[in-house]
Amino acid sequence: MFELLQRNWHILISQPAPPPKATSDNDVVRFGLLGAAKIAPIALITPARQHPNVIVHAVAARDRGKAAAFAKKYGIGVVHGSYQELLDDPAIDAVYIPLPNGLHFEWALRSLAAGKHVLLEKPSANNAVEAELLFRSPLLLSPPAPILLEAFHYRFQPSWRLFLALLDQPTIQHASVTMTVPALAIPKDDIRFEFALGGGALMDLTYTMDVLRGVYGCEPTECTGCTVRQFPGGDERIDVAYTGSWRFPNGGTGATHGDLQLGLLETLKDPWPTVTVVHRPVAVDGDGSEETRRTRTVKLVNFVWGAIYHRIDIQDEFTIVHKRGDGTEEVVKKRWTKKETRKAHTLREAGIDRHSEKYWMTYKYQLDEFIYRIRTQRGLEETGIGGTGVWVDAEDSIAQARMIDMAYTKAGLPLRPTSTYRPV
Ligand SMILES: NC(=O)C1=CN([C@@H]2O[C@H](COP(=O)(O)OP(=O)(O)OC[C@H]3O[C@@H](n4cnc5c(N)ncnc54)[C@H](OP(=O)(O)O)[C@@H]3O)[C@@H](O)[C@H]2O)C=CC1
Ligand SMILES: O=C1OC[C@@H](O)[C@H](O)[C@H]1O
Repeated sequence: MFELLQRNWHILISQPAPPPKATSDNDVVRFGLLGAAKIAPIALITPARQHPNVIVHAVAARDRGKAAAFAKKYGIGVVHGSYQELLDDPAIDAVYIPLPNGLHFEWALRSLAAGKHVLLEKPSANNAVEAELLFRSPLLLSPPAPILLEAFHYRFQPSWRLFLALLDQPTIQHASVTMTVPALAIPKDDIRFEFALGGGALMDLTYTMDVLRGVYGCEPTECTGCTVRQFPGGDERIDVAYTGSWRFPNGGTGATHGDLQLGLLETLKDPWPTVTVVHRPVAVDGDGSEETRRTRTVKLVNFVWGAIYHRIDIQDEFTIVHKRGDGTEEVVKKRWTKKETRKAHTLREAGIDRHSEKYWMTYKYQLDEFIYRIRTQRGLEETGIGGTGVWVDAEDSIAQARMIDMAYTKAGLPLRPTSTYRPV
């Protein structure tokens, strides 16, 4: 309990003193922020403070006054009155794009064309056509091409990595994932409910599908069902909640559920994004006549913000079966269940031999890997920050966009519109 309070104190109230910043220009990555978005402080500004080689140099908003107020609040030195003005700033090495989903494609391409590395909010694009055009852009081909990363921050944290290590992918039988947000957290005029801006619950709570892809370690073969809920009398194309079912190449199945407008009491009953994975029985011991079988269920409570709180429940059901004659007839001789709960608040607790702090958020791990790639490209020496091997590569992001498209198609809703923007 003390540890939980201490972690959350550091996360929410008082961060320990940040490390001193590097002084040589080549040792620093200067970020520009496209849009004074709500998510930017937690996703970029705090992790940048925690990194010795990152400076948030500038912010741009559609309205210069808004950008100036944001810059003042967060101690950002330079203000730009438009996104393009920021991209034209030669002092900037990398941009963070937390714009509405429908603008990700255009501004990521514009940023790459300006030679900036891009940390791009999820979902990377409005649909798979956009994702293919973006991630296979010629702008990413000629070395030293800019680095482009879809910000699936949860994948970088220790709890997710330990959870994956506890799975046996080929023998997974079923995985179910839920993520819900209370209605009062998102106003009805939010970008999440604007079709033209790439709104919809399948887009915003794209995590549930990404989690299934991560759990199975491959792409679904089919979306076997998808139902959605809309605002009564609202835009029919906007899903505020969804329930999907999936099939994977090993014959296993998946279930995804997301809701952006859940009642508060309902949310409180089950507040955390959760994934539960059930395996087929596998033989773990035995000889010709007797076999010990294990059926494993692994549940990760809070797969998104593990630093705040998470729990991994592992339940192994064992049976010893006696095989008779030709092996067709089996007698269960013994059954027992072993339960264990695990947590990983540091990389070492996840079996990764690197320093980390218990209060580090997903966004910090993500930024560390992003900067690690930039530093590698610059030929700089390792600092021990990042480089743990987790990444979201181009084909991964394209496959994720395809999965969202599959769900919309199954639900009978149109795909989010494809931008007409093309780089000159
Ligand atoms: N990784 C994570 O944990 C999270 C990721 N996200 C993602 O980040 C992105 C932004 O989400 P969030 O911060 O909640 O959203 P906000 O509405 O706070 O921010 C969106 C920004 O987009 C800019 N913008 C540009 N054009 C428009 C337009 N036509 N209408 C509205 N805004 C516009 C605004 O910038 P300006 O300042 O120029 O006015 C605004 O600051 C989304 O892609 C979302 O999926 C969101 C929350 C959590
Ligand atoms: O992490 C998140 O939680 C709530 C969502 O609305 C948001 O966009 C998402 O990224």
